[in-house]
Amino acid sequence: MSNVSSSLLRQQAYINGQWVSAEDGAVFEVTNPANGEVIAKVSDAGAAETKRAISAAQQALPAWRAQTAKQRSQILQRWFRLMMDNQQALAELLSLEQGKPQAEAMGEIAYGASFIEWFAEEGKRVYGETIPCPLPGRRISTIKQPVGVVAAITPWNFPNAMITRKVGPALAAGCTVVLKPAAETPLSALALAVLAEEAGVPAGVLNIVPGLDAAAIGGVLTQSPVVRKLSFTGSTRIGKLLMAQSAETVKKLSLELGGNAPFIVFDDADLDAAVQGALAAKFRNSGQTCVCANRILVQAGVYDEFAKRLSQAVQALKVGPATDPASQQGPLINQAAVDKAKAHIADALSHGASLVTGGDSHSLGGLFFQPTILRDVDESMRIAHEETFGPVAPLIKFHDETGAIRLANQTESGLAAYFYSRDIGRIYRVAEALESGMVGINEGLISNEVAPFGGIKQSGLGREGSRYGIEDYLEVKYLCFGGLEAPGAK
Ligand SMILES: NC(=O)c1ccc[n+]([C@@H]2O[C@H](COP(=O)([O-])OP(=O)(O)OC[C@H]3O[C@@H](n4cnc5c(N)ncnc54)[C@H](O)[C@@H]3O)[C@@H](O)[C@H]2O)c1
Ligand SMILES: O=C[C@H](O)CS(=O)(=O)O
Repeated sequence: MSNVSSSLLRQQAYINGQWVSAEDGAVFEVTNPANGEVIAKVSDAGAAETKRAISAAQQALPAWRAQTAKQRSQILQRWFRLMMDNQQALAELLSLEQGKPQAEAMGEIAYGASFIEWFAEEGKRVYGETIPCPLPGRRISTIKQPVGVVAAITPWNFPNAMITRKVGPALAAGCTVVLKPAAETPLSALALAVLAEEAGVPAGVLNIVPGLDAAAIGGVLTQSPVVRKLSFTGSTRIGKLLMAQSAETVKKLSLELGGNAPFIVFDDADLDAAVQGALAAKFRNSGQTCVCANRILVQAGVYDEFAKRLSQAVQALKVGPATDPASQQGPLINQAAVDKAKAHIADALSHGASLVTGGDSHSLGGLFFQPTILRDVDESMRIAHEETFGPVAPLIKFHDETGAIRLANQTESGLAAYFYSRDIGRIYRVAEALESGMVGINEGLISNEVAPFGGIKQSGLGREGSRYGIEDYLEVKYLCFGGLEAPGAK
């Protein structure tokens, strides 16, 4: 086991303001994907610990929701500052457990912290309204109140930001939270709790139950009538399962699910800009983001030139561990991820695609993979329909705008889409025709705290970040004031 010397390292569950071991003493190993070394042994929370966490969140709710929005905001602002003061330490933990290169890990911490900063302010602008009443002697108004106890389940690919994108609005709204982080990356979540406690988040407001048995923890969270909302980020498959499990207790749902983003390069595009955009949209986090370009559609007139320039740029990407500051492509998260990338490549090649660069595990061995480009990809291949979630860029040729839109929308997903064009008429037509929740236009990096993040179709429900993100943690209550006529007025 490698020595992780971080003051933010915790290896127990965090329940009701206490660091607690699993009742049966069980632990699970967290490994560094860059070398397979065990970096921590974390308490393996299960159903019993989850029930305790729900109870703690329920008990903490009245006092937390009774605080003013400004009081909660001041605590969140302290948490934000602590995250940024500890950016390096948080990034190092994140890179250790997820493999993200240093620069990207530092970026994720700033991105994650921005949601705490943003919702510290948004919480103070939760407004009600008065509504002109159609009947005399009455007045109508609305107020907004916190949903209550929230369950949050998050993925391994952004172990910090996917948590703060939920916990930020939840706490700002006056809710309390039980969080199950991914078992691959619990350390970032537990480190956030260390700083939350230091910022003044009261015991029971934020509870973290790391565990290998996700189904057991999720089962307790979804079946509990105390939990009034589930916020999930992860695969569409699991999202559907949790949606069904939540039906019995009619929970509010926020679902941030799988993607299959098209990245379209038209004949009139700035090709150098499109290449840089494709690098960002495809290879960020080694292709392991939900908004990664999963299919690169290139118009026939620029197909060969774009392929050549993208290949030159991809071959310059440095693959390596986060311990090397120059690394730009880290390891994939596990062997299953490597196997899926290889399967998509093999399937494409067997159906007529050809390899431009990469195509196999990297010479560094283990979970490192060569950034890969395939050309002459078509709709008969798995990679055109399935989310690869790895550093493989399939180039698909199209001939006209109608064809590009048809190909782009030919998926059950609808999270992100990107296209490059300098024709304003085309930009409006294509942006409005694409079936996705978010569209990058001449831009490959679209995620930030102020914009509504989320998808349509089977990519999810609701939006995170932006002025919309806090609404999912609030209930609107309608107040009707009667009997206001003057005496004798009836
Ligand atoms: N839309 C977004 O914002 C977004 C962000 C990141 C990842 N994702 C998607 O997530 C997927 C990759 O992440 P992943 O492999 O961690 O996804 P995943 O669905 O396998 O796991 C996500 C979380 O759900 C938990 N989980 C798994 N089975 C469960 C069950 N039966 N009950 C309760 N919880 C369960 C996991 O432990 C993890 O914490 C990709 O499809 C990616 O597109 C989407
Ligand atoms: O994987 C999906 C995350 O939402 C990534 S990001 O928000 O685009 O950075």
